[in-house]
Amino acid sequence: MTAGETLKLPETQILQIHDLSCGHHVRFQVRDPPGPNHTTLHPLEFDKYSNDCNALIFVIDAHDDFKEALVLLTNTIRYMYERNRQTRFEVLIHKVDGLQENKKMDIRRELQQNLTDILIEYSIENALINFYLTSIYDHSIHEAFSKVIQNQTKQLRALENMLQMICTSTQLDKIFLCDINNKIFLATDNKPVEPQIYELCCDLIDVYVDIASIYESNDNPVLDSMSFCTIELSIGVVLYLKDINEVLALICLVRKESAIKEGLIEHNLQCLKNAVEKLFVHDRLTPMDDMNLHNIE
Ligand SMILES: Nc1nc2c(ncn2[C@@H]2O[C@H](COP(=O)(O)OP(=O)(O)OP(=O)(O)O)[C@@H](O)[C@H]2O)c(=O)[nH]1
Repeated sequence: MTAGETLKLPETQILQIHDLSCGHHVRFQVRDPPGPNHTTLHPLEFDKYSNDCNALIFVIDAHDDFKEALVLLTNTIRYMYERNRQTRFEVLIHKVDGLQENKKMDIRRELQQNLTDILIEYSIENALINFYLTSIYDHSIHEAFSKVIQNQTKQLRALENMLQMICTSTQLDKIFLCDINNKIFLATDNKPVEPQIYELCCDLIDVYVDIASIYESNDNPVLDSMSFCTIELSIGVVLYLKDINEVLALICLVRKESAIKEGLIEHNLQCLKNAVEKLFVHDRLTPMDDMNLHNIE
């Protein structure tokens, strides 16, 4: 659904439950309770899931008076914490577009402080809780979901190490491992993620998917293991995308002044591609020695 299409959504009257998958790697259930005036303040019947639940994502509207949402959030955290201490609580403070930067920070601080105070009263001090400021009008929602998923990825450290090695050896400015269906990045190198750079990567995915879809048909896929895409921007930056499999792609950003060695990039990305495939095929941490990365130049 595009942001424009959400404008026509009807108001939620009763609790709605949807089971969804997010790419190949994540399954989740959405429970959408009605707005503040109708909301039950009891935790939402999570009994069936409490043992296997890795993360509980709680979305709060930044424009609402969040007193009632806070009660529901606290009750839900207490409920889950008693049953499964490993569950992470990921709180999305949503619809923050249009708010000034200091207002966003104030809302986040106030919510965080209130929640901590209430949880201390219930002797809950070690719950794993993160806060994110999100909006559907920029890429903050993708970035927040990326972090939520990274928090659950067993292979994260290995992936990050590999991406950092490739970044250094190939003189890349930034590299992401992205799910091209939903723009969630599963890992990146050590440098902090600048929102503008991440937006460029999301735009590159859009161009790549749109162009591929023009030529693709079911019996004749246009992309194969050698496919890649480069876009040179007038600001002196080259974007480079290489498929890993039907859902994952590596996206690199190279400044033009650091002479691009296409052969080297191609060779090293191929080594990385093989290593990433191994990580996900086995769905367990494969020792670094096993992963062909000694071939990188
Ligand atoms: N400004 C802004 N509006 C948003 C954002 N996300 C959703 N909306 C809008 O919020 C409205 C309600 O969307 P819902 O997702 O149904 O929101 P809700 O808060 O669950 O509302 P109820 O269905 O009444 O419970 C729609 O018009 C969306 O376009 C956002 O990030 N920013």
